[in-house]
Amino acid sequence: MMGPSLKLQGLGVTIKGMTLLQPLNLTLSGSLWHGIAGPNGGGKSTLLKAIAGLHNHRGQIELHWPNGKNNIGYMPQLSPFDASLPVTALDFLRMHCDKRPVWRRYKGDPKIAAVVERVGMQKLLSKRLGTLSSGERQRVLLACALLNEPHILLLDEPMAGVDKDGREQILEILVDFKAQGGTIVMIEHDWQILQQHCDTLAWIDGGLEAHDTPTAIFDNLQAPTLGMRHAS
Ligand SMILES: Nc1ncnc2c1ncn2[C@@H]1O[C@H](COP(=O)(O)OP(=O)(O)OP(=O)(O)O)[C@@H](O)[C@H]1O
Repeated sequence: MMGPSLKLQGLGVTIKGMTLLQPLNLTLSGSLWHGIAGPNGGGKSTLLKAIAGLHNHRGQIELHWPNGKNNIGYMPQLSPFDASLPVTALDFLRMHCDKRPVWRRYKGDPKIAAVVERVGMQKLLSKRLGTLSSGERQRVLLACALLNEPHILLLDEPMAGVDKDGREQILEILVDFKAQGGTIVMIEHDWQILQQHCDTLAWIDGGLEAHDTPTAIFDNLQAPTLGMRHAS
């Protein structure tokens, strides 16, 4: 596969008169792994949601699909589920791929089976969402993002709350996704991960401050004038 490239032109987000993201121009090439980093509250999730079509925005978002239009896989930022919600991890996956009510007789969906195997969540299927640990929840959310065989993944801190082994497993899945030609746009705070895996890094602080290799941005942030104030 070939992942799509993204061209953002004058993309900005204002909600109820408050500017969350100043208009920015950014081109993200296809089949590469792009990191998004910056200080807390800087607008990273806002940017990703705008790309995913979840925020009203101004400006243009162009996705160029080399092999015809395909799906976007979006993984939102981790947030707790209500513990009383009577929905299991398997129900949740079904909701993401089945237009029929999930309580109808279920014959098994090969797409679900494949993704369950891919993220290693067999043991989680019958557990209620509200009882899952944060690492387990991330696994379920990643499975949902992968469910419809996307060519581009938009990931909001996929490794937050995940232990070291879990991180390795998620990174392995993402490395494999990119090796198959997929495009990844990922919010991440961990410099080691950014430098090891990302081809480019967009630094977001109210707008786009820099777009370069992770190493160039890291070196720049360590310059005495800027200090490490941003490198959380
Ligand atoms: N729907 C909304 N309405 C009003 N303000 C919002 C909304 N969503 C986010 N914000 C505000 O916009 C700013 C940017 O939020 P955003 O979540 O995009 O930042 P972030 O860089 O992803 O932060 P973090 O690293 O903490 O996740 C924050 O001040 C946040 O409180």
